[in-house]
Amino acid sequence: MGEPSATEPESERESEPALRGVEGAEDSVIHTRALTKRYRGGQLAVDGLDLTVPAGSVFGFLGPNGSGKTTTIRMLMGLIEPTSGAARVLGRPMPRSSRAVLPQVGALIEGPALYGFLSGRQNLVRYDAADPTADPRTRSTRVAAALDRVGLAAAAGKKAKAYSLGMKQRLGLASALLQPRKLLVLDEPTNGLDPQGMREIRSLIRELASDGTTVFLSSHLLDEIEQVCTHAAVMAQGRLITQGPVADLAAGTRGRLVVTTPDTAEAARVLKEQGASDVVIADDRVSAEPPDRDLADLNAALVTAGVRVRGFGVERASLEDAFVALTGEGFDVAG
Ligand SMILES: Nc1ncnc2c1ncn2[C@@H]1O[C@H](COP(=O)(O)OP(=O)(O)OP(=O)(O)O)[C@@H](O)[C@H]1O
Repeated sequence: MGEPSATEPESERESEPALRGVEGAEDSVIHTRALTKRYRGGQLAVDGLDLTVPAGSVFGFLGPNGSGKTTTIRMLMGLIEPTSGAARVLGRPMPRSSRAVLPQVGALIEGPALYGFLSGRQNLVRYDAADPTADPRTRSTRVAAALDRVGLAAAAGKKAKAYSLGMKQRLGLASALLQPRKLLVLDEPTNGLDPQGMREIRSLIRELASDGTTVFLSSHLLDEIEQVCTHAAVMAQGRLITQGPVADLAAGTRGRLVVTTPDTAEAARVLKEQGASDVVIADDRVSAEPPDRDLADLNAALVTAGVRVRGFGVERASLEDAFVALTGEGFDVAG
């Protein structure tokens, strides 16, 4: 006795003043308030994080290597204690409610631990057998369903050491799907995969999300977040830069101005004169960061200077443009 019970005692809510009355705290799957982690060596890895992950979203947790993503995920999963602040997962405080929360969460953190000498199927059976909440009577059915779900049914009898990296990653995902989950937490799920493997995992994530499961995935790849996620949060140096629906994040930023013309050198000169920056010529296109003024004036200036304008427009801003605009830094994709 004395163990935390599966039903949340009312006192848990009352003792969490940091999250009471906070907008979004009730219907969000993950909610943190001033979540902070300082490692023993003094490194401030996560600094006052306020994160809200809406139910049903595919939420991208984006940031360059070392920005604090894994540290945050480890706090959310109750693997490490925050230095200060609070976190709720599925409405319950972590790490205190780990025993009630974690069975409802499928997690793939820092790559799957696989036994190479066992087949894919045997690996899942072994993994499931180590889970005290898993029903052994339904084990083989659940293992078969999970293998099928990730497209490994045909390769289920093969030894895991013969799997490609993409297949290993899919097997890891299958292990997170052995039981019905309300939330999937995936730390860099496509890390180390070739483009084909990445495509497979991404389409699998979309599929998993389509039945309403909330998916929280970290990535240092901007285009991955844009392709897969409905919502995102952007981290840099342990701090939250922005969060919200992916479409809104990019929409708040102006995209690059692109002029198509045979007179590229003259067009570049005029654009600079008009206050545009970062002017780049490539073939018959001149692109630039537009100045903060009416673009019709720029077009008029080009025409007045005799530049033959074939095309004039602003490209849709990407999440990368938003990141650069928000931080004033490039996004170090290579990490
Ligand atoms: N156990 C630890 N002890 C001390 N410092 C740590 C520890 N783990 C991470 N750090 C430091 O905390 C910072 C954040 O690391 P974290 O792994 O959370 O970032 P990340 O965004 O997940 O990056 P990556 O994608 O490289 O894992 C880094 O500066 C890292 O060096």
